[in-house]
Amino acid sequence: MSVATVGPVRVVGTGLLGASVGLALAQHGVDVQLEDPSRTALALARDVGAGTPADASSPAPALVVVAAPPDVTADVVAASLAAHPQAVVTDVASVKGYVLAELRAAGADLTRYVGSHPMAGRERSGPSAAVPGLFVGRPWVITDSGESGEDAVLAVRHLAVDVGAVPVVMDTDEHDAAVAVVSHVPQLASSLVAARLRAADDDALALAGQGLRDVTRLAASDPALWTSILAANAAAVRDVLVALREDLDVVLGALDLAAAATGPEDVELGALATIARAIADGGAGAARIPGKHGGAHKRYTVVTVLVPDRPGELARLLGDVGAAGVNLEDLQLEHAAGRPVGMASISVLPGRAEHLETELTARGWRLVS
Ligand SMILES: NC(=O)C1=CN([C@@H]2O[C@H](COP(=O)(O)OP(=O)(O)OC[C@H]3O[C@@H](n4cnc5c(N)ncnc54)[C@H](O)[C@@H]3O)[C@@H](O)[C@H]2O)C=CC1
Ligand SMILES: O=C(O)C(=O)Cc1ccc(O)cc1
Repeated sequence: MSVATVGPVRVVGTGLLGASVGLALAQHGVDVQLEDPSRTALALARDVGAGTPADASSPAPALVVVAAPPDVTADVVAASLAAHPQAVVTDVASVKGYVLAELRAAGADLTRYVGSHPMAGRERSGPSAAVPGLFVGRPWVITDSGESGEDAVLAVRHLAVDVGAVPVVMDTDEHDAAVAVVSHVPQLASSLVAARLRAADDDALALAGQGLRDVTRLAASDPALWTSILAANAAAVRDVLVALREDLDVVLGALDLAAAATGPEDVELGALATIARAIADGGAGAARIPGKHGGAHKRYTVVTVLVPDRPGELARLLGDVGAAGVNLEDLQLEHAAGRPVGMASISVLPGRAEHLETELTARGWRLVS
């Protein structure tokens, strides 16, 4: 594939995001220069194939991508604008208003600067977690300050498309409010729920299943990075948290009434409906999350199969799904605690589930209904 991005591209901050950008561009033959104050992060990024460490003899970059923590981003962008007077400079920080306000206050040349934010990441940090496909199919928000030059916006749009992302133009404040609700509060909620587990008994933890893993996946994120993100987007995050606190208070009130009753018929009128509404409202919110490829969220039917814990069994199962002519939309694996068996939950289009169940049963698989 030929790319529109004109190199050299200088990546400043060669952690997860920076090294992933470098890897994706280097794969297309773009000349990628690397820069990071951590010599280890720099050498690791080079080792994974993200580009070549920059030095005094490096040619002037046409585009600089700043992928440093949010609290230093504005300083690094300002320094890059000054060091590379011909280059367009973008950053990938998770918060945009804070960075723009600092650059304005510093009197930076905003015509060559375009803020951006790829909505793709992982709960791991550093160049060793980098992958070239990180951005494929993901939105890449471009926040034009109103002062960015047309060519500068186009260069960042090309970057987004060349690494496989989908450019989305947004106003800075609109972006910060959006990520507060879809990314920053979910991170906090995941961390807070997971923190409750510190005091749980081992016996209680042994009962944990996929639901808990789903809710706590983000809890493994880097505390330093997230402190920097949350502090930089404090006002927008706070607005969502206050609404969440009100929801928690409503549920707590209803649970207090349920706890005081001797049975369901005795619970004060409306309290059970309040609890049911909390769950239903969650379902309605989750149903609004677009599907993997940006379309409306599809509802799949899940067929759950017991898989013996032996080499090759999962491959055999997937082969049988294919032989049944059914497309696998998603797959989740769970280990039954203390038993030599796993459970594979196979998501398929609703119209295909019955056929798959018949075919798998005929091939000797045990289904969990
Ligand atoms: N982790 C994620 O999932 C996502 C992160 N982002 C944003 O990307 C940026 C980078 O995050 P990650 O790559 O995850 O972090 P990371 O911790 O993997 O990498 C950050 C890198 O920046 C370097 N750095 C620190 N101070 C610097 C400075 N003054 N100048 C240049 N480099 C400096 C560090 O040495 C490190 O190598 C952050 O602004 C973050 O908000 C955006 C989307 C997703
Ligand atoms: O892992 C996930 O689901 C994420 O949402 C990752 C992520 C983390 C931080 C960002 O600014 C953008 C995306």
